[in-house]
Amino acid sequence: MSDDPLPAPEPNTVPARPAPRTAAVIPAAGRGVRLGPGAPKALRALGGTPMLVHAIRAMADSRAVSLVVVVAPPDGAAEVKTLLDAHALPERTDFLVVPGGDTRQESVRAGLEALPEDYDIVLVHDAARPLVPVDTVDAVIEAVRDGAVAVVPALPLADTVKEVEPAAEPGAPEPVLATPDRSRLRAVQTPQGFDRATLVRAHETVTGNATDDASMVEQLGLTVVTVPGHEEAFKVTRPLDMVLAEAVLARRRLNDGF
Ligand SMILES: Nc1ccn([C@@H]2O[C@H](COP(=O)(O)OP(=O)(O)OP(=O)(O)O)[C@@H](O)[C@H]2O)c(=O)n1
Ligand SMILES: C[C@](O)(CO)[C@H](O)COP(=O)(O)O
Repeated sequence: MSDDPLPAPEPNTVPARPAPRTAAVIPAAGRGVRLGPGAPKALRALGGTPMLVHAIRAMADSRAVSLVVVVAPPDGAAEVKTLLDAHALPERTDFLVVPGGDTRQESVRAGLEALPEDYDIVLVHDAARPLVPVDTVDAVIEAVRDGAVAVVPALPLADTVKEVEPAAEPGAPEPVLATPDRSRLRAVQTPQGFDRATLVRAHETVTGNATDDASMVEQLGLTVVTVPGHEEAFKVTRPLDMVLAEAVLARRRLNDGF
């Protein structure tokens, strides 16, 4: 018999699986026609910093997001790269800049095509929602990690909504057809979170101009779920939204003491 000590037993544990990697695609190629004349919307200043930089920081604030793909105006990728170099961004996050397309859908697709293989979860976040809080971003990611294939932040509506027969002339009276039950309606925001393979399939399969990515997943017959949205994740669309965004930013700076 050997006097050698018995080998130590193998620890009775299953090795932890690494968390799926998360990337954010930021479509920022829109002109911002409804905001009025000026630079492309994503490049306009909010509190002295381009709206796009706020949106990138909002994604990079989440510790789960390790890559941000910015989809720049078609002829503006070099300008956006220079812009990113000029602003402090978290070192633990990687950045890519790609040119966008004529529609939001085309721009998101361009961002998806640029994603490296090793990302399983994708957020799609409007550059036009620069002030989304990190807790909302994390709630979306967590819901995807928990198994949902598509997740949208959503808020109840403040207004009663009417379905109308659209008038031929802008501003002409429109007959009201119905009043949907408001308690079943939600206004949805971004970031919208996806199982990457599902979102890619939606973009490969669904035709027509969808106004958000989740509705493309719905068209595949899959279930999209909501998490609570946030008032400060509103979209900067019209001039008054800029006034609100400046006010929210000023309040944050006051609360942070600078
Ligand atoms: N061809 C397009 C159009 C829109 N977007 C992006 O999609 C987001 C949401 O779009 P929206 O708020 O409608 O922006 P714009 O298209 O710029 O606005 P508008 O319709 O007033 O021109 C924005 O971050 C916008 O930059 C994009 O990447 N590529
Ligand atoms: C994606 C979106 O922000 C969800 O509310 C919205 O649909 C974008 O609409 P837009 O007309 O392109 O601004």
